[in-house]
Amino acid sequence: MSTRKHKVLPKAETLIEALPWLTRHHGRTVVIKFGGNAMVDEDLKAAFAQDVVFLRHAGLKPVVVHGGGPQINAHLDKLGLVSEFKAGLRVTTDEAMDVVRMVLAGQVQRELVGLLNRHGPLAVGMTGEDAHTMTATKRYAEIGGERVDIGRVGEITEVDTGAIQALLDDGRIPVVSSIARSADDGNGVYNINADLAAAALAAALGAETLIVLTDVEGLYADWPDSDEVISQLTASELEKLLPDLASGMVPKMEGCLYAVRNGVNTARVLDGRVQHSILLEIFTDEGIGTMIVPDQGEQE
Ligand SMILES: Nc1ncnc2c1ncn2[C@@H]1O[C@H](COP(=O)(O)OP(=O)(O)O)[C@@H](O)[C@H]1O
Ligand SMILES: CC(=O)N[C@@H](CCC(=O)OP(=O)(O)O)C(=O)O
Repeated sequence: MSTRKHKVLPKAETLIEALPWLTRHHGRTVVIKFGGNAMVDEDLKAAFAQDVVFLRHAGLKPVVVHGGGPQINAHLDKLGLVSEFKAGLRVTTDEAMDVVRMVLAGQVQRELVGLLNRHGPLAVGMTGEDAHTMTATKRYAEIGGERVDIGRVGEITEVDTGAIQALLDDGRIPVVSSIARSADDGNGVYNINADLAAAALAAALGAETLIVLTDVEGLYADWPDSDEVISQLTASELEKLLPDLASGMVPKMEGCLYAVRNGVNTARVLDGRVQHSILLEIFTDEGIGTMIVPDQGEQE
């Protein structure tokens, strides 16, 4: 006698738990922002690549937008150039712009493409300059009600999703560096914060979800005094919090707000230090990190 067929094996249970989520997300586009701070550990990078390839094979259409702040800082430092940020955005001189472009497109993006392509001929790297994917005009930082010049930092004014869509239709995984062509400065290029680039792409692609991986558990309610994570916020609630946010969270939350106000169903900030957090978030009921949802009435 055997009772084996009546047992549900824990691994099978986990797979079956994913079934409704697989059905729900099939064919949907998900934009994933991989932050520079979550990118400094080799095991985390390899696990990230596995997750993205998993999503692709599960029938989703992942698009990766990557940052590289710490990597740019390290290179500027080697050259004896200082890194300065205002309202979470790098003050970008012409000299720094060359370094930003070289590090993002030539180093960080290449490495991610290589890690993804260990699993097959899937990833194709590009920057927002390619095929007019992202066009920008000069952006100023708003500090205490004043407009501050922060150099070659851009504000995205137009997104052409043609090249990314063609890659997705061909089963590829686009890996996009956050640099835009300039609309107001001849052949110039602009440095775009990667959170904002990911949000603009997610909105233009009509993505189901924007996932922002970073080096904290989510948005803390009272940072840096407490580490209580806000699990869910509506767009209006987030809008009220925005003026009080600090450093890297400013563009991140500005991006999440833009995404959910422009047709993306949810934006999630997840801890990129936890291996496979993307899979947990997409394929289980486990709520981790911070989720931003549209206001009622704005939802699909
Ligand atoms: N309210 C907050 N909740 C969480 N982190 C915050 C908050 N305010 C500021 N931060 C800072 O923002 C950082 C994340 O932004 P950033 O360093 O730009 O990350 P990334 O490289 O992932 O884009 C955190 O490590 C933390 O130091
Ligand atoms: C204008 C601006 O601040 N651009 C960012 C682009 C990279 C980025 O956003 O990287 P993280 O996601 O790792 O922070 C920078 O120069 O650092």
